[in-house]
Amino acid sequence: MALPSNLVGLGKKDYQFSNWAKIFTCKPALYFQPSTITEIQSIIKSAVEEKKTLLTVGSGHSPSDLIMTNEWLMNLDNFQQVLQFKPHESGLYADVTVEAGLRIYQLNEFLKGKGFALQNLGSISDQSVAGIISTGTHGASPYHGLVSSQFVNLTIINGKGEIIELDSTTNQDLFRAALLSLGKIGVIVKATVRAVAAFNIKSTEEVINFETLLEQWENIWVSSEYIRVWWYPYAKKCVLWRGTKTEEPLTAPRSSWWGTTVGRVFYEALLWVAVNIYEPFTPYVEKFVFNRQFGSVETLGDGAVEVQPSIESLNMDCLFSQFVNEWAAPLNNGPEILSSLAKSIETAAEKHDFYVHVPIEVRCSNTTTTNSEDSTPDLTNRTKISPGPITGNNLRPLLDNTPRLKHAPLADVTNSQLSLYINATMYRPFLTNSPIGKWYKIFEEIMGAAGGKPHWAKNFIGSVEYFDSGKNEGQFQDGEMRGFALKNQEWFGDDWELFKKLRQENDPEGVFVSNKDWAIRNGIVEA
Ligand SMILES: Cc1cc2nc3c(=O)[nH]c(=O)nc-3n(C[C@H](O)[C@H](O)[C@H](O)COP(=O)(O)OP(=O)(O)OC[C@H]3O[C@@H](n4cnc5c(N)ncnc54)[C@H](O)[C@@H]3O)c2cc1C
Ligand SMILES: O=C1O[C@H](CO)C(O)=C1O
Repeated sequence: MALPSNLVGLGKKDYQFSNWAKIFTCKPALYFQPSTITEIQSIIKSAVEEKKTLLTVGSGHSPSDLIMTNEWLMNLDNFQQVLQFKPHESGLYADVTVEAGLRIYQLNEFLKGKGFALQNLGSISDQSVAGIISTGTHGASPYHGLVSSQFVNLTIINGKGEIIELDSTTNQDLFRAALLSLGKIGVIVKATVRAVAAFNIKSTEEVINFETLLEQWENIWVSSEYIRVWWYPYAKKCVLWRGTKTEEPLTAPRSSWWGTTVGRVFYEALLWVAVNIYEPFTPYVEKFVFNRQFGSVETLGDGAVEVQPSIESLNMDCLFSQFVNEWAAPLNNGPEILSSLAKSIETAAEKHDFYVHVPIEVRCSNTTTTNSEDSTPDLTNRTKISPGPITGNNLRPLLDNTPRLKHAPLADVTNSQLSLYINATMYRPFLTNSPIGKWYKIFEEIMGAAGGKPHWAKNFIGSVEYFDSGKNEGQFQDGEMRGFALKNQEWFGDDWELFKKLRQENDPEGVFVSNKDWAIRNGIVEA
């Protein structure tokens, strides 16, 4: 293979890439870390000429084989500059243009220095800017939507090497595609994010019974700007975390048993024993850990309070290497979903069929949009601690996996506007795999029946019913993805067709159809 002279020395051979959880590893034929836009264009052009596919990765935090390839792999860690900082005269928000390889924690640091912050985050800040956009990363809030709703514009390079500017009015459809593209539309090189004045969050952490969660379902989810629940099914308990912007002074962070070295190693060792030696030990590990971390008394209305900067508050300790299978469904279906999951988990434990790890994360987001092209914020009566977003765009990404619900103004938001996310985490203690297949099959059946769809980045499984790979059930390894090709067509309807059309137009040679197996089994391209 002859590379053009300007690429010689740029593509590394013998590079081994693993995702963060170390579930998947690949050896790309060539690995690139370009430093200029021209280099990116040359790499794309050469890949087309050499009939290779090109996969762009960010920080590799997606837990699935979505980001694996044996062909060409590119990473934008040399694209981490802040290019422009434009504070609005009100001091309430600022538009910040950055190179897309910047990590979220680096962006957080930059914004902190200017007195600003991102409006909402997922559980971590390790992702790249492009990565957090491209898979539909979300946080936990009845007012905020996907993290990509904070973005005002994007610049991509498509499969023809063309640089294309995208925003709510310029190339609107392509913008909606690129706001969740799985890297299959083009390479995001630049993005403008709308940040708000830095804020602290006052949060309470309440221990509640599982039954209380179901009883309070109507009121809980709209009771705070930021809200998440960690469910411990064997203990039949939950932790209800609620946060609100505040001007109160900072307090010391809450203590964490598993945040100590001893607690952490002990917890991982207990899990290792449960996974590798005696699975029925799992519920005892859960109950022990819950008591050490949170205590055993219900504290509804009297939870432990903490005031922390937004980032420390919104991010959390995700503990160990893990599989995650996360689906979004209408929040109104939550009690039915959780009751079915609880029953299945209990029955499985009685029969020693499978065991689950904890917490099962229960979150919500408000992904309803006005669809307005105008992204000029309405700042009437707004202060630095007003709840709700100052959105960067009001468009729905074509591949947004959350249910299509009707938008309502902030003051009228009820559960009917909200998407429920349920995240079934299964740890890999000391990097050993846990059995996931039986649990994830039941989880997906329940989530699917309740109008759910999987988060694109995660370890969903799918079914041979939706993609015939030629293998029969017995030939799949535990937890191996079968895919959702046919189902995706049904789930996403016209948006699916539009995404595929735009993909084809912008990548006529299929240079971004990297990890073709993943793309085919999920219907992004035909077999
Ligand atoms: C511990 C942990 C906690 C997490 N918490 C959350 C959470 O709270 N909420 C949530 O929704 N998700 C969460 N995730 C998932 C994570 O946010 C997503 O997987 C995210 O996409 C990872 O970003 P990344 O930079 O690592 O991208 P990667 O995983 O490297 O890539 C993800 C996708 O982005 C594409 N991509 C990367 N760079 C570019 C580019 N420059 N141009 C075009 N496409 C590109 C890739 O091709 C790929 O399709 C979590 C993951 C982990 C491991
Ligand atoms: O993928 C995810 O991992 C963490 C849970 O550990 C989280 O919140 C996700 O989302």
